[in-house]
Amino acid sequence: TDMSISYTLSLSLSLCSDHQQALAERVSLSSMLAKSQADLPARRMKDSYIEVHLPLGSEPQLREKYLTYHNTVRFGRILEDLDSIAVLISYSHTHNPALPRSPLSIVTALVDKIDMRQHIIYPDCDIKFTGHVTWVGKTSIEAKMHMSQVGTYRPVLDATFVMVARDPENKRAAFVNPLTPEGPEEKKLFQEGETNKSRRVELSTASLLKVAPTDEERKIVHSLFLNTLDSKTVSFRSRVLPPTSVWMEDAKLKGLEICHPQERNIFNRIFGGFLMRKAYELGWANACSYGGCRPNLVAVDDILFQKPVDIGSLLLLSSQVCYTEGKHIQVRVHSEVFDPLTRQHNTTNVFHFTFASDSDVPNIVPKTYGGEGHHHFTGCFSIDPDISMLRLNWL
Ligand SMILES: CCCCCC(=O)SCCNC(=O)CCNC(=O)[C@H](O)C(C)(C)COP(=O)(O)OP(=O)(O)OC[C@H]1O[C@@H](n2cnc3c(N)ncnc32)[C@H](O)[C@@H]1OP(=O)(O)O
Repeated sequence: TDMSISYTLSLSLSLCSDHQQALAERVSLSSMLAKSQADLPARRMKDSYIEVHLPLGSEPQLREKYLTYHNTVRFGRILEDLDSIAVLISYSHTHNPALPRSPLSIVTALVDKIDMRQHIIYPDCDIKFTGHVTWVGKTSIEAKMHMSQVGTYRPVLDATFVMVARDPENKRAAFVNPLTPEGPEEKKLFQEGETNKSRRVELSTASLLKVAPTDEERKIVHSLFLNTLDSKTVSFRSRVLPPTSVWMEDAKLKGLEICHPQERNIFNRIFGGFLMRKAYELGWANACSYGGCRPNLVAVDDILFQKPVDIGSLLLLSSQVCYTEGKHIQVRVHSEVFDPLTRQHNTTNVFHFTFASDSDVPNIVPKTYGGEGHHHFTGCFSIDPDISMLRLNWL
């Protein structure tokens, strides 16, 4: 439609040659920020609607970047593209034609959900992404995206991201245009956005570190515990691994990334999409070694971007199988920046991926209440309502 704008995926946003100068120029944009949300004109959902075409089928030289060894598409690359598209959607929504450039810094705050409708992505077929803003708060934007493939454009996945607008220096929150839904379908989407907002607030306060587990969660944990008690000694310390099970501590995989300038965004921070790709690949490798076969991704939930990652950081990634059920493996990847000079650790992201193996996988069993004792891995066991309950309902 004429409302849709097609962009190519090589984002000009990331092609700033002199970053220091670009950052200095950005500061001067502060005076263009709106003083209140009411000062900004309301937008319709179709104002931010975009379509992006990824010609994997028709341009073989592009394919290499997306190809796995097993002739499927690298999902980590798709995560990067979704992140870029969510940014584009947010800039389309907030676009002010009277200004030479946007004073807003848009950052990814949360990947709420990615549902896979098809498990294999073909590297020799073109991909189409569509998406638009579905809800806005005062400074946050919910964007939904859909990806489809092949001549008939079969649906591949649906994704929901939350983006947050900040001032040009990425220091304070900044207002975004209001959204006016039109017609029953848009009103429904907007209403769902409202519900999502309350759920997100609830979830963010429901961490195990703050709230006790529910009755149902307690029962699961207790039965896991009873199953591992040594009947001869009946001691807390002496524990026996049940048949076809693996201790949590034996289902980890770790990695390190040095955050080079190549991966920075226009605000001189590491791209959310890059972080997601790295975390996804580590999580996949862990699920692969746990299940003993190449697993398919089933869902991505609650990727929280708590803190930006600076260029030059050492990024420590730890992945842990935290829940299993039948063929399904749930992996949590925790990332933190480590400053080798001050020896300080800071959590930047938490990722949740659910994979399906070819056949049933061993049960994952925690030895301790916290999952296991590593101090950078607090609350990794799946009694965290963010993780196991969601999955229990879902599977
Ligand atoms: C080209 C550039 C590409 C850039 C894209 C990227 O890759 S960005 C790189 C990856 N992402 C990052 O580095 C972001 C790291 N995280 C952060 O910097 C911060 O956590 C944050 C700015 C997102 C949020 O910080 P704060 O929570 O302190 O901000 P504040 O309290 O002012 O809230 C601002 C708005 O965000 C919403 N918000 C904050 N966290 C949220 C969450 N988990 N889920 C939903 N919404 C959330 C709030 O409701 C509020 O919206 P309302 O005001 O509507 O109520």
